[in-house]
Amino acid sequence: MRSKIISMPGILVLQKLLGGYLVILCMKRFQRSCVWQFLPGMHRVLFNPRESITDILARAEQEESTLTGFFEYYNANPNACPYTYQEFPQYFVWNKTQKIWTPRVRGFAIGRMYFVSPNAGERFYLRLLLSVVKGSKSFESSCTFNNVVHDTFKSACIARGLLEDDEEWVQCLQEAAIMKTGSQLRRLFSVVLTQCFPSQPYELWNKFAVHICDDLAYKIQTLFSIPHPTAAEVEDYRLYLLDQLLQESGKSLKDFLPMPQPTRNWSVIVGNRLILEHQQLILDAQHPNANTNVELLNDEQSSAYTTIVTSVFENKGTTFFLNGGAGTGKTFLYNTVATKCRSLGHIVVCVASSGIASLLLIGGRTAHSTFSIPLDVLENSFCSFSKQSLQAQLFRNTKLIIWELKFRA
Ligand SMILES: Nc1ncnc2c1ncn2[C@@H]1O[C@H](COP(=O)(O)OP(=O)(O)OP(=O)(O)O)[C@@H](O)[C@H]1O
Repeated sequence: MRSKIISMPGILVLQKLLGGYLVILCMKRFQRSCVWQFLPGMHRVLFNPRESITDILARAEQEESTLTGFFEYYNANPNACPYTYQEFPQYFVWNKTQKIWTPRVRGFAIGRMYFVSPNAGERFYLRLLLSVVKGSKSFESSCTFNNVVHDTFKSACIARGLLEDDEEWVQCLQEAAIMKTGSQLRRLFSVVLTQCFPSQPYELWNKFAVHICDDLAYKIQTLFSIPHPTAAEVEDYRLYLLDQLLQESGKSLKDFLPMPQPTRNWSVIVGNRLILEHQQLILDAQHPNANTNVELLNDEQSSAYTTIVTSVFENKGTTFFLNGGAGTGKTFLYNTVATKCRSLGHIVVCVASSGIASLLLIGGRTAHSTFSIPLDVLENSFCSFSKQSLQAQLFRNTKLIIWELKFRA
């Protein structure tokens, strides 16, 4: 039911409509008491910039937060009625000056912990524990379940059955493993890690690593000229590749402990990873069946194909604008041109204005990420990459840029 504030005349009309009965719904605004939850030693400390750093640190050591104050209360009163941290403000009030919780003598407040995104890792799991563990005396006791002290807040949540199992991600990856290539699976796995928050990423990895990286031994052989890569080298390289994908979303393997880290510095061997990605596309395009689409082109596509490809091979540096109605085969043509050029060893950068459109292009990326285009483009805006950057190296080696634009009427 939607609630609405009704004016006095409105109430009189309602009263008439309801035949003289007037139902008054009393609404009371409850006070909310918001409490912080910080990881050990990570609470906020206010300081005066003129204070000495040793004083600030000494004070920070001593300072109680609402959470450590809650622990302190149960340490001092072990027989007190056990409440969760979330419930605690209903019965106790935080004295900001003395930094202690005192029993609430009047009023009513609903306890509320500040929101923490699942992306925040351990802080999210600590918050989850604090909403169920009663009368906790320390961080350690929040992590204890059935007399077992867990190393991380997350494993304590798993032991308590607070996290959903990863069955849906297992099924998703199982299905994808049947149909998708190793590199597509790696990308999917990085999306599962960054967007779906699986409770046990390492277990998922162990289950699917073989499928996710079934192409890696071949890749190492062809790209790095290592004729017989060992299992440990393959494992290390697949962790490196996954880490690179996570970094595109501003994350890394360190955010998903206990996932292992790559030990070898593959970046040195790989050199420019952007060029390396294109070398892989070149290898794919050199497959005997890669260029069969040329034969499928209709007359118009074929004429555009010949004009573009000839211009590229003759280094004419021409700009083409290809226009056509929806579904007339423009993307099909772009991919055919790109594959042809790649099959002859050239780098072709394919970009689109949106992420979804970029997925239709082989090796496609968004124009914004490829060219570092700022989101708000002003008269004096420019693409922010330096001459020495990996991007600049890539563009110096690029033969053709295909940019898919979508216009909406
Ligand atoms: N010559 C061709 N032979 C076989 N299939 C083709 C051919 N040209 C296009 N197609 C198919 O037609 C469909 C539409 O083509 P495509 O997506 O390339 O069109 P488009 O012009 O890019 O569309 P939009 O403007 O909506 O993005 C696709 O499934 C594509 O594979």
